[in-house]
Parts: sequence; structure tokens; C-alpha cells
Amino acid sequence: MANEPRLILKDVRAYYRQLKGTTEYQVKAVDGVSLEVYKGDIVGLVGESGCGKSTLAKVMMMNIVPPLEYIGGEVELVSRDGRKFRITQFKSKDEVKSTIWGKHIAYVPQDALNALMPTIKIKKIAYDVLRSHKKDVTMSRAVEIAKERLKELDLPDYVVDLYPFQLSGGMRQRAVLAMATLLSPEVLVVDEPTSALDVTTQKIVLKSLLQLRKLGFVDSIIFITHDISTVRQIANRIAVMYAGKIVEVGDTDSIIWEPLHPYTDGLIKSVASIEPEGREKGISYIPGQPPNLIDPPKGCRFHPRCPYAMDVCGEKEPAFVEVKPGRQVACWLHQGRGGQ
Ligand SMILES: Nc1ncnc2c1ncn2[C@@H]1O[C@H](COP(=O)(O)OP(=O)(O)OP(=O)(O)O)[C@@H](O)[C@H]1O
Repeated sequence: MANEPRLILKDVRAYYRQLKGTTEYQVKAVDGVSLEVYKGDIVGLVGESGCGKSTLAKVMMMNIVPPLEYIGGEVELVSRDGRKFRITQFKSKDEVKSTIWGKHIAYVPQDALNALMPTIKIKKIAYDVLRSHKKDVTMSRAVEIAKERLKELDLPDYVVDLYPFQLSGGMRQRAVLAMATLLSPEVLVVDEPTSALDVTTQKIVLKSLLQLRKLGFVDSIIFITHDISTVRQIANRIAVMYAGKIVEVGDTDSIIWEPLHPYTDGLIKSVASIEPEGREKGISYIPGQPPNLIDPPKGCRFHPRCPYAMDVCGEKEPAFVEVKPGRQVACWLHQGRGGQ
């Protein structure tokens, strides 16, 4: 069956308004991002700190509150029954929340303890999540549903009677995932879900994410991280973000083994490889700093740090071209490939 879209972003721009003294600036945190997420996808969204990943997650959630401003483009969420929700149809955050949050798209932020109110027991959290879209649910039914979901993620029944602070980091992260997906949303966005965990616990959380998708509790996952070595263990596709833009998208293997964008190449070389051939090549780092997003460099935003920069790179922005099916890149080294 053809790819069934779940989330479609077309040339999306969202900027923060920032006041410095009496002058107002715009931080171009998401600046012309296009991405399609399909049913079954686990998309890894990777990039250095400050490149706009969390802001892009807010855009995906259609959660635009000041100082963030939606500048333009299209965000569309497609439900299992074919309904389309567009960012432009919503007048307020409350409307977004009551219409799509939890039910069609869920977000697990970076810090799991913040995601769960530490002073509320897991069963009350489950009750509140379910009640937000099923007004007639009872507490005993909510507890039943919560226990079933916790069990699917290898968590014991008694977790429902605990407070989040009584759980270990890994258990808490899994409890957050179970609670966030109680209403079986089509899309789950997880922001750095494993970065504070040890390697063994990381693997358990990655397994839980796969389990959520396998059981159909979610259709698609967007996994946000700065760590390409973690995401490659779970994602079937990777989108690489740099300075407010997606610079490369492709299936995980081709991104890892044949990176096209010099920034992707740098990211891969900057992590310790588990494969012997990778270890032999050694670890390097990307020189320089990511740009200021108030006044990003002209042309390709990576050109001041790029070892292959040509004159054109500092003059004109490269288009995001499809070099082969499912493989897109925005780099002057690859313009004109794939019949573009
Ligand atoms: N409330 C805000 N007001 C102004 N600028 C902001 C605000 N929040 C974020 N930014 C800026 O927007 C840009 C993107 O930030 P964002 O948090 O989306 O990046 P990120 O890739 O998620 O980083 P990290 O991995 O560190 O969470 C950064 O330059 C950041 O300083």
C-alpha cells in the first residue's frame, strides 16, 4: 500500500520575537521546513543544540504561543479515518488542545518528571488524559486502561498507585509514554527521551517506543535528539536539521553510510562508532559554532563551517532537492542531481 501520510509540513516558518533594548528581533528558529511523516514511520530528527528541533516539535503540535509566531507554510495532521487538521484552522491554543492533543498527536518533552505532575498519582494522570476526550470515563475504567497500557510496556500494575517521583528514570519515562498515548494518537513526538538515561535503560525505552508502534497505540513517531547514534537504533528515516532548516532527509542506512550533506557527514564522524571500520576512521568534530538565528548567514547557513564551501554557497540558498526517491538534500554539491 502507498505511503499513508500522518503529518505533512510544507515550507513552515515560525520565529520568536525577541526584544533587545527597544529593538525587536526575530529568531528564525524554524525557517522553511518541509517534511512528510507516514504511517509506520519512526523519524529521527537530529541536529545540534539550538538548531530548532524543539521549536519544530511545537509547530508539529500546532502549539504556537508568544513569543513564538507562526509566519507561514502549512502543517497538516491526517487522522486514521482520513480527517485533516490544519494549523490555520485553529484560533487558539485551547482549541488545538481540545481537538488534537492526546487524541491525534502527543508530545513527550525532554524532562519526564516535568511531563508528569510530580504530586499527582499515575492513575489520576490517566483519568485526566482519558477524560480530556472521553467525558464519561470513570476512575475505575481509567485505572483498568492504564494498567493494560503499563503492562504492554513491562511496567507492573502497582505503578498506577505511585507518584512519578517514586519511579526510577527509566520507569518514569515509560510511564510518561504510556500515559501520553492512552488515547492512541496517530503521531507521537518525543524530545530527547533517552538522553538522561544509562545505556541499558535507554534500550528499554527504545523497545517501549517500538512496542507502542507495533501494537498500533501510535502510527508514527518523531524522535528528537542531538545524538545520531541513538536514533539510528530505532528510526527508519532520519531528518537532519541545521540552523532552522532541514538539510537532509533519507532512510536511516543511507544517511548513516552515504551522508550527502557535509553537516550530516560531520555529525556522523563526531560520534564514536560501534562498527570497527568506523572506529578506524576515528572521531572528529565540526569546527566553528552554529550561527545566530537572528541574523543567519546568507546562502547555505552551513557554509562558514563547511569544508567544501564554494562561492555560490555564500551567495544563494540551495534548494531542497530529491536526489533519488525518499532522499532529499539542500546542498550546492548535489544540485542538479536526480533530474532537478
Ligand atoms: N522563548 C524563546 N525566545 C527567543 N528565542 C528562543 C526561545 N526559545 C528558543 N529560542 C531560540 O530558538 C532557537 C531554537 O531553539 P530550540 O529550543 O528549538 O532548539 P533545539 O534544537 O531544540 O535545542 P536543544 O537541543 O538545546 O533543546 C535557538 O536559537 C533558541 O535560542
